[in-house]
Amino acid sequence: MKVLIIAQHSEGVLDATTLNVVRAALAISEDISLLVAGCECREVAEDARYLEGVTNVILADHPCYESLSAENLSSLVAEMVPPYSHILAPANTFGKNVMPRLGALLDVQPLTDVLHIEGTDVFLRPIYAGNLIARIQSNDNVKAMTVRTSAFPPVTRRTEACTLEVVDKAFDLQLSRRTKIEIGRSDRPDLGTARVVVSGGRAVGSSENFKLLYSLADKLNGSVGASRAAVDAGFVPYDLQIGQSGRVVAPELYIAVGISGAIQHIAGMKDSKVVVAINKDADAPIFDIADYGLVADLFDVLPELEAQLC
Ligand SMILES: Cc1cc2nc3c(=O)[nH]c(=O)nc-3n(C[C@H](O)[C@H](O)[C@H](O)COP(=O)(O)OP(=O)(O)OC[C@H]3O[C@@H](n4cnc5c(N)ncnc54)[C@H](O)[C@@H]3O)c2cc1C
Repeated sequence: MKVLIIAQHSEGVLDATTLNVVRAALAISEDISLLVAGCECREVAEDARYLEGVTNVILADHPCYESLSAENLSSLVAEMVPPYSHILAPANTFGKNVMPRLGALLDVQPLTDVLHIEGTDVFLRPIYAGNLIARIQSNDNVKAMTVRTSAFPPVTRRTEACTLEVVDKAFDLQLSRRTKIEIGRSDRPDLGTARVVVSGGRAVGSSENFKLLYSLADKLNGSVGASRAAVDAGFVPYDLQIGQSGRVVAPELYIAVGISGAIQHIAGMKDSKVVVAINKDADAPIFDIADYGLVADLFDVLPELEAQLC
């Protein structure tokens, strides 16, 4: 078995999710290559050589990979198979963009959002918005997979570097073009890796009121998330959305504030270690999965809670 991981990176930095994907790959094989495609991205490749478990880094440095265009990238990866038996990427917008295209090019069924690897061809993945976990066996020669990064702990870095291979292949399909990039910047921990997430729903009512959540999150050294209703209402940007069509998080503490607990929201946070729900409706479904529930008005509770924290 040979695994190829497609690395995500931006602004010269390897995305933290890559470390989780390597952990997933280690459950398949000890022969792990990591592809760093991009433009002027040698530094990223050099850094990746120190990741535990990675046996070879492949650098594809060409202007056509500057935006990590899914069309160009999937064409490159399709060319590189064989010898790889498994191609892995994170189950985020990056992986979800590349992997279906790769599946089509290789004529294989992509395996999405894999959360457990039972064997080289048997995997667990959620279906029906996470209400059921399916055990699936793949008979394809090449498994094109996205993995749920919160289900696999990150690998560490080591002192010795693995080999670096350079490939000189350019796929400039020009099917799409990136016209603008907006990167959300925050001093708070990344939502995907934060130990504490304070998440707000429709009931928070406005961007202004979301400051209550930011303030609480800062006291807890946490990050802020939101339900889709809060995002759709424009209270916070989409990159904070948690759930089936947003981010999947598994922090140690998840505080759901004014969130009803629709299954699509639960799908994105139910692996949190401890869930606290604040909702003024005692029958809200969020209380079914909460470890601690507070039936109260969020506008009374949040200032009080913050005042109790030094
Ligand atoms: C295909 C699909 C994908 C979806 N993907 C997602 C997703 O990724 N993430 C997601 O979140 N949703 C998603 N949804 C939407 C989801 O079904 C719900 O509509 C959404 O989660 C509801 O958000 P909410 O809990 O903030 O709002 P509501 O359901 O309106 O709940 C608001 C809650 O706040 C409580 N409340 C009101 N006032 C107060 C107060 N003052 N203090 C305390 N509590 C109060 C109410 O009792 C209520 O329980 C998706 C839906 C579909 C169909």
